[in-house]
Amino acid sequence: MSSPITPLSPGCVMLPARPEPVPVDPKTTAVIVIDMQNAYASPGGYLDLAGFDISGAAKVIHEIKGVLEVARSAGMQVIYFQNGWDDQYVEAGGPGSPNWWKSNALKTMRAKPELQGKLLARGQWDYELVDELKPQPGDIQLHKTRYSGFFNSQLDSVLRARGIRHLVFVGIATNVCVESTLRDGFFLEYFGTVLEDATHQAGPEFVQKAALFNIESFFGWVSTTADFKGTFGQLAPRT
Ligand SMILES: C/C(=C/NC(N)=O)C(=O)O
Repeated sequence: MSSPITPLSPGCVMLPARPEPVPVDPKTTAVIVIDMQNAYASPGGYLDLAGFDISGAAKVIHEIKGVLEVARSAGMQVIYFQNGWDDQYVEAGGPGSPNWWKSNALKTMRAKPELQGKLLARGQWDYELVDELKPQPGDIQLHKTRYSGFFNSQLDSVLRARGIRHLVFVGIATNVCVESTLRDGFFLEYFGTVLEDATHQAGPEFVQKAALFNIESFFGWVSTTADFKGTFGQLAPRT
């Protein structure tokens, strides 16, 4: 499969993607699992309580599980993010922070004071990763307090220390934290590919399409779980 993109290393294989196949070396690639917490993927979690449709989340969980099994066996680093704040919401910022005004979790808790302290707070069920996607030995877990996984986090140094140049994104939400992290990665010279059917939007269906259009047109590449598993499922880990 030919592509106009020059492989960065001899270990690259071509992952079918839009707008063109993208060369990926499993040794220098991480799968970034964005915020697969009860808050975003479980009934009764923050997005659900805030009125967002999360009916597609169960399928996304299933798809991510399959992707991570293949990624680990191909020797890729798996990195899990969890989004949220301390239980006093100091990290969320007060009224001097745009986050305080724009975060739908904080707005929902202000509208429903009985939820105060429950949404996206470390130590609460809402903050926990869903049961089906618990990290395995060798996976890395990182925390973030804003939509981008690069902002005020250890992500960049974790990646640079391992020589990782390519990021494969799965998780929720495509149009918020997935896109924010992929965009920031682009500015830091990381190649970013999103597996579209292993992501889900926060909002109407058109925002999924818009986020994928933006990524494919301006910031990275869009592939599928079938193509990812077809490409990397056969690879034995290299030493
Ligand atoms: C809406 C939202 C999205 N988060 C994410 N993980 O994409 C939020 O955190 O409020």
